[in-house]
Amino acid sequence: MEIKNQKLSNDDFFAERKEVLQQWPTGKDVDFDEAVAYQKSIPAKKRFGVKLEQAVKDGTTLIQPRAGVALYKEHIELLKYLEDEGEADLLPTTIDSYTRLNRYKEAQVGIDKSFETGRSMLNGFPALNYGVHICREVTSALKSPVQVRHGTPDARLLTEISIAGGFTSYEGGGISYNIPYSKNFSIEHTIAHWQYTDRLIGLYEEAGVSINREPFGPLTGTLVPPCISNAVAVIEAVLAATQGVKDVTVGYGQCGNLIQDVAAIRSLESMTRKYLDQFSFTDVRISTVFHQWMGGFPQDESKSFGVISWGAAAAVLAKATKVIVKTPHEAVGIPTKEANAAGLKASKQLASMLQQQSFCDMPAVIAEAEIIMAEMTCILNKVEELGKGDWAKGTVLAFEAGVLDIPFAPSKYNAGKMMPARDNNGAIRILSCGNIPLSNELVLFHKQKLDERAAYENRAVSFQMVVDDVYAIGKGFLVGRPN
Ligand SMILES: CC[C@H]1O[C@@H](n2cnc3c(N)ncnc32)[C@H](O)[C@@H]1O
Repeated sequence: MEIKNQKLSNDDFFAERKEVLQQWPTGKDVDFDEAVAYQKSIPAKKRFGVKLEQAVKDGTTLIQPRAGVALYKEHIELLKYLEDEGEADLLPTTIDSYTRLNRYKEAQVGIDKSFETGRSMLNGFPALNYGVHICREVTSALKSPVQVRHGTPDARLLTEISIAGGFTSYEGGGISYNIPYSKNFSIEHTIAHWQYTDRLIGLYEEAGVSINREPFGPLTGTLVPPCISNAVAVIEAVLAATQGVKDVTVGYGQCGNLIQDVAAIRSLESMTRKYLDQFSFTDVRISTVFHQWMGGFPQDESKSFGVISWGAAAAVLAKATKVIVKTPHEAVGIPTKEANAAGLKASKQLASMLQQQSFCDMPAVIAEAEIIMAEMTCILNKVEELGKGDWAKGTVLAFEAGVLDIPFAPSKYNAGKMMPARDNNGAIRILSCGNIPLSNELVLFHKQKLDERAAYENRAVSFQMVVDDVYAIGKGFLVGRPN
């Protein structure tokens, strides 16, 4: 299929929309004009982008959990508990895995079984099967803005129902919801599907309804060098803005070295602004999201609060606009509402205690941010060159060439040649570039950082360091030291 980074024409979009709305019976309840009117009836204080914009102005860090259960009345109770007891500033609705794979028949079975047993038999909220009216029951029952969070390569119908259902923010992207989440979906297909999603949101914007969009920052969440996850976030922001999206939250998953994590957020925000402006999207609003530790969690709940609080502190010190909060049940599965609220309150404590502090102007942070921005520039320049100026085409070619290469990704379209490892301070460095087009100077920088670790550990730089770093997390460490 031929893709290009160009706004979909109304003819093409509405022709495709006919097919999309027929993918499941609940699609027939979606009426664009009626949904625009419904969205316009949602007050400003319940709009995701409005709350984010205020936080950017105030320099505060908002807290948001992940949460989703199968039965919609329980889902409402859960979200009410998280905004009241958990003090969440922003609410999620995490979608179940069947829906993410477009397996709506199985989602329906899960709903039926959940009603029969009175227990949630799905690992998230099956918004698509419930449809517009039940989604509106959920979103209208809450005081806070609500966002749909998921991991769906083809989310076209889910977008239609979610926005018509009163959600005012939507996570995902054609790269970030493909490479970490699927094996066989081609990049062309998921970029095209997400151009549909972003065009729909562009049409809402043109009708006077602003919807926030959030590319999924962490990707595989395992030793992903900040330059790579940041480059993907910038690409998805540019592709979204091309379709008319006006409100973007770019994100990053905590890697563990505090200086590097703060630098990652700072470089992400400034480079997103730089490239959006370069493409003349100067009216697109930008906010940032920091995801608390995406790696393995300790089983021990007290230790997990240490990880959660560390992630909250890093987010606040990086002046991220919001932080996605983990729970003390992370190691075991879907959290209880109490555990979810506990993670939120620990994070809220850090956010309020550290609000007046920032690490952004520390020389070490600025130096690390310069490195990350230089690396992002090498990658994005190559995407530009490969696509001859078209970033959609360039992205597909970049993955084929390994110019974009995400470590430990399941997708067969990902080269998997680049290998990361931590340096002696736990920062993510590049042990082997694969085809990531870093300059010689940057390659040397990474080599020197890994040589420092090798000297400290009295061993040669090797792939064994990568293996040790992956296993270190489960043992409660960051750097995988030799036995
Ligand atoms: C991106 C992966 C993250 O999403 C979390 N997650 C997935 N589904 C749910 C869920 N239904 N409720 C709360 N957290 C959830 C999971 O624990 C992991 O931290």
